[in-house]
Amino acid sequence: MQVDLSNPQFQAAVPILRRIEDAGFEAYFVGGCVRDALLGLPIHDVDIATSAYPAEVKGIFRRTVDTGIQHGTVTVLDHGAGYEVTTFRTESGYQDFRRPDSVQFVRSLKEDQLRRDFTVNALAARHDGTVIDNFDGLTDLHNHVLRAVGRPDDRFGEDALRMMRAVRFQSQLGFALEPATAQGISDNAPLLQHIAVERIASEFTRLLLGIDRRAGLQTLIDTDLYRYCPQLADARAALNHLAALPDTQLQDPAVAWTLMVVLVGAPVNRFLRAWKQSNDLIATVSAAAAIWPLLGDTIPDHWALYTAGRTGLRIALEAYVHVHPDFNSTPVQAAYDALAIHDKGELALTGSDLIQAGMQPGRAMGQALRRAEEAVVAGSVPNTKNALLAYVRV
Ligand SMILES: Nc1ccn([C@@H]2O[C@H](COP(=O)(O)OP(=O)(O)OP(=O)(O)O)[C@@H](O)[C@H]2O)c(=O)n1
Repeated sequence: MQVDLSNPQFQAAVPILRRIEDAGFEAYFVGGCVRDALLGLPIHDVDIATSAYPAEVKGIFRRTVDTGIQHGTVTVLDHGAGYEVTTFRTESGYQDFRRPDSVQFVRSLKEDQLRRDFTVNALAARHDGTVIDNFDGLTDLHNHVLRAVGRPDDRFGEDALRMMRAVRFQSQLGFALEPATAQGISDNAPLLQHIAVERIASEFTRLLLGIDRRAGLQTLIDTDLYRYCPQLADARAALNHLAALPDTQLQDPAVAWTLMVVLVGAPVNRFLRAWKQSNDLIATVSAAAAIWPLLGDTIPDHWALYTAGRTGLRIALEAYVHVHPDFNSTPVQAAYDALAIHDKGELALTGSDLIQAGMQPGRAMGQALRRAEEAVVAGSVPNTKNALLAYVRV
């Protein structure tokens, strides 16, 4: 079997493989790039694995950087690009359920493929595109099946994050989970407690944005893996609800997290802080979740639309139609667009205007500005300095 390496990213990296081979070692493209190329999907980055030890890789190339040398990875710099070249290694015998701090390097490709998580991720390709498939990954790729390499208990015991990767790949690739692999997740789910929240969150977000979110969520529920995700231990009903929504693909993490927060019914801040999400995402989801309960009845009042802001409202509306497919968002959007101002900075009256008019800085001034803002948003006073000065009676 051949993989098509005509993609420019592969083409640029082929000389790296050849240089390593010319020095008497083996070198292959491995991991997601081979899987995705065989599936006809876009390639994000190419990973290279080799029988050469890190010091040997450094001896072959003029310019290298030690990016993760304790894990066997050396970055080779070539024509302005960097290529991660990782020595074949094994990972067995580690007891902390996370990726090991030190690894054992080996010379055999097959041993390196054996320590990889899923058969479709354990394919290797030579510089001419010949695929080396020691664990029937090609059959699984063809049948769209995600199967652990070897014993699932071993793979999940070495790195418990792989259970989240399984549900993420299920959703991202639209693959079915092979039954023994699913059983392995059920049996090992509590090990997820050893994994850093950020890494769980990254896989979970990718699950939510995948083409088959429902399948990924269903496995998360059926295997009890959700119990070990932050804030989700008691959220089975909410996850069932999410899994039952129409399966249109979500494009935006903020939309996905808004759905999570409103369905789980948790305070946005506590929920998203526990998931270690960024302040930007928390602000957007807070705005979207705040306006969510008002979207159902009549058009929300001016102030509610204004405080949701353009982004908050867009995210809320995008999320809302996933739960209420018949909802017509046009009137709400039109009401927002008709507001006299949309952002804090657009108010024609400022603190300095008030000082010039003789007001002292302080609480009363803050209240005056707030009253002016509310009046403009409500449409009762024009957004001009004079009208607003008169309104606040300075
Ligand atoms: N916990 C992990 C992470 C990675 N891998 C192996 O390392 C490869 C590269 O990992 P990564 O870049 O994280 O993921 P990809 O499979 O390349 O997928 P994607 O780029 O879509 O994340 C994987 O294919 C797999 O062979 C693994 O066995 N266990």
